Amino acid sequence: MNLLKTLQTAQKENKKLIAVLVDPDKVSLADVETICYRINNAPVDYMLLGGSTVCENQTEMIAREIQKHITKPVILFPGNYTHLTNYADALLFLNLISGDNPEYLIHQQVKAVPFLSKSTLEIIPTGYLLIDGGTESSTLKVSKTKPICQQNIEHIVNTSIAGQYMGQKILYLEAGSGASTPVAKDVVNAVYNSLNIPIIVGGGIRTLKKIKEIHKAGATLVVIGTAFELNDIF
Ligand SMILES: CC(C)=CCC/C(C)=C/CC/C(C)=C/CC/C(C)=C/COP(=O)(O)OP(=O)(O)O
Ligand SMILES: O=P(O)(O)OC[C@@H](O)CO
Ligand SMILES: [Mg+2]
Repeated sequence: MNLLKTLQTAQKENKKLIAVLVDPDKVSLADVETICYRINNAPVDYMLLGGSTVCENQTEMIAREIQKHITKPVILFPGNYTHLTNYADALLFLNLISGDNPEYLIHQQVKAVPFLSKSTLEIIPTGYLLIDGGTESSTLKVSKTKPICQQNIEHIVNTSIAGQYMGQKILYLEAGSGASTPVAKDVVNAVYNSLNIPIIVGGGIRTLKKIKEIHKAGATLVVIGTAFELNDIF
């Protein structure tokens, strides 16, 4: 699979995609088969695997079990470099460009190199922006950075364009897992109109109606975590 190519083609052809986020921290080995069964049979294109705080080796253990059951590509979405595993297809190589914490701008990326230089994972340079979703998410706590206010569209757009200039191949607009307010459609649309790389949007999206709205605003891939965990969707 070449995930980046698939996302770029989808963006050009206005094809819309959905991913379910599985947090290795919240599942046990015994849950994996059921989770995979649900994803395999849902109108979902990918599994995203990751969490802000996951114990060392937990991602590898869960990812290995997932490979026995999943029929769709698995994309790593790591909170830090210790979450890396080869039991996946691709990696969102995140750069937290909305914040100013060097740990998440360059240090984690450098620490990931010894593993990645021996790995066959497809590595996708991903500009990651935290947008205020009305709740203090785990990602905010862990990264110790400030989210960008939803009203500050100009700053969100400029940060996104800067990300594209820096060479990011995709852009992830994140309101935070469990956000009370997802990224607004106007924000997504403003970013979409200023960039030509695929956009991922996640955080607080709980319904098919909302997925459609965010897709229409310009997102290529929408990520659903909490609503799937609660069995509210798919
Ligand atoms: C480049 C490598 C190897 C790692 C990237 C390290 C960076 C820059 C991470 C960005 C900041 C961060 C901590 C992102 C985590 C994103 C994520 C996996 C969120 C998933 O949701 P949770 O925050 O776990 O939600 P819950 O609180 O619901 O569990
Ligand atoms: O759990 P939710 O709110 O769906 O968020 C998903 C994802 O964008 C978090 O990184
Ligand atoms: Mg988590």
